Amino acid sequence: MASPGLGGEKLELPDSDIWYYPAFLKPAAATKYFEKLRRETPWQQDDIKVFGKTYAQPRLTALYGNNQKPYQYSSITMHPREFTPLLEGLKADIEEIAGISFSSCLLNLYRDGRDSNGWHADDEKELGINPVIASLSLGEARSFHFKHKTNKDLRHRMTLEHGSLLLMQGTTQHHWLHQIPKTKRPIGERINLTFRVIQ
Ligand SMILES: O=C(O)CCC(=O)C(=O)O
Ligand SMILES: [Fe+2]
Repeated sequence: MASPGLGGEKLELPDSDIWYYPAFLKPAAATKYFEKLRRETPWQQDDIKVFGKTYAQPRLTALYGNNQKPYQYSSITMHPREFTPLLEGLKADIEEIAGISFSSCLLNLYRDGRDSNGWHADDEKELGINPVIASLSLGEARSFHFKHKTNKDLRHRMTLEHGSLLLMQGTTQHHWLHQIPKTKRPIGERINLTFRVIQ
C-alpha cells in the first residue's frame, strides 16, 4: 500500500484512501512519454450502450496486460495486447510507489474538451475487492471530480497535472464515483494510463 514518500499527498476524504503525486514524472520525461504513446498506441474507439442506445465512447482507448484476461465495462469487452517496453518501465516505477504488481494497463486518449469519462467507480468484479488503481496523467491538465455514492454533501474537485500520479485504493471504489467532465475551453490532448490488477 502507498506511503507518503516521494511527495505524495493524501486526500482527506472519508471512506477513501487516495494519494496524489503531482510531480511523479518531471515535465520533460512526461512530454516524451506523451509523444511516444500518442504516436505508437493502436487507439480504438468503441461503441457503448446506454439505456438501449448506442454511442461512440467519447475518448479513444487501448488495453495492455500480462495475461489474456478480457476486461468488461459499460457493455464493452476489451482484449489486452502485450506490454511494450515503455509501458513495462512505467509499470515498474509505479509499482514501487503502489507496493503491488499490476497485471494490466488501460489507456485513455482525450482528444479535446469534448472527450470525457462519465461518473463511474472502477468496481468490476474482475478487479477484486478494494482494488488498487494507479492513474498517470500526461498532456493537457484536466479536472477530476469525486462524489460520494450515498452522502450527497461529499464532493471533491482537483486538477490532474501533466506527469502526475493518482493512486486510489482501499474502499475508495466502494464508496466514491469519479469522472473527467467535458469542458468548453479549447484544450489539447491528454493521455491517461490506469494500471490495475485484472484477476
Ligand atoms: O482519465 C482519467 O483520469 C480517469 C480514467 C478512469 O477513470 C478510468 O479509465 O477508469
Ligand atoms: Fe475510473
